[in-house]
Amino acid sequence: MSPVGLSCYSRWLSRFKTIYSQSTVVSFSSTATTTAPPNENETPLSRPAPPPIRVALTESAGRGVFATRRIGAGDTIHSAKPLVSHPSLAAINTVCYFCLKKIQTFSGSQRQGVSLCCEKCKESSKVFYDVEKRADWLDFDDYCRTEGMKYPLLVKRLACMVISGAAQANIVDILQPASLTQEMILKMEEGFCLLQCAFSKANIRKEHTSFLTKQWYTAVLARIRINAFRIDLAGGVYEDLLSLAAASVEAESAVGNAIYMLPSFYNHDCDPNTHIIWIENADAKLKALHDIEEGEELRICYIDASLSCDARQSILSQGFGFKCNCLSCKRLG
Ligand SMILES: C[S@@+](CC[C@H](N)C(=O)[O-])C[C@H]1O[C@@H](n2cnc3c(N)ncnc32)[C@H](O)[C@@H]1O
Repeated sequence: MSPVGLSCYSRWLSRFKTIYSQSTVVSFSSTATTTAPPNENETPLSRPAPPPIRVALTESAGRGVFATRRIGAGDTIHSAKPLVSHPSLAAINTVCYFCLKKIQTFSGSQRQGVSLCCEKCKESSKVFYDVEKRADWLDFDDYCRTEGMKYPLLVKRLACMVISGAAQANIVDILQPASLTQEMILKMEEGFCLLQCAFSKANIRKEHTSFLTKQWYTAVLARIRINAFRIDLAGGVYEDLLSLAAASVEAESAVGNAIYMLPSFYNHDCDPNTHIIWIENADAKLKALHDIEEGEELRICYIDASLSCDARQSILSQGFGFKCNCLSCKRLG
């Protein structure tokens, strides 16, 4: 999913019916940065306020995210840290290997060719790097580079996190998977073999890699295919949401890819009421583009909304496997 184009700024209020009785309980590491009334059993300083949203079933797009109170235009609805992120191979020398922040004049720390922007990222990266650095990734990275594949890098990082005990092997199971054809599964086989081979040559103990089956690899990739975000950093300080959105569209600053928990439940709309942005690093911010009423579904745009309806339908169908049911598409056709 990538940030929305500028044509999405026309206003509409979605009329999706919230099915209140079928809320899905999802745990996620997101925080709201807008003010919300504190829970009466908590002191205001004890925890960040929960975001003003919940995940529930929509009428025809599976689960979706709904506002639990009115949200003002321009408000940050919540922020979200990635479950897993990875720089694109082209950006590996210019961004932090952990948070994907751009490194202009290098002042952090460097380990075997990868750069980390600060001590905190150096510490945090141990959850995958202590395992990763034990193996030789030349063949695996070459495969990703020559095939133009970015998602296997996320699987590799997740596998390292599982081996180190920092993540559960089933951490992304809750996300919706893409349906894969036999041809797609066959194409994934080479990546799986290279990943398995790298760990086995590094003498990682078998009991630590028992989760790493072909089924696990394809199931994770099937989820990443639908739920991964391409990260374009807007950078800088912007006075309003429009200039910030313009910066993220124009910057051509894709630095990598990431998967998140809560942002993955946002459905697509060609004329969305919510925008996902990255300012400095892979921490995402979800912002309201318009005033949003309590109970309204929050939707982001997965693609360039300025494309024609036919082009949008074709990308959404081929890339994401669904026919868009948003109001703009329904109106046109
Ligand atoms: C990133 S997931 C969004 C959350 C998903 N609804 C769920 O239950 O986990 C993307 C999937 O949601 C559904 N979806 C999202 N936007 C849609 C839309 N505008 N029209 C129809 N289906 C949509 C499609 O099945 C799509 O593959």
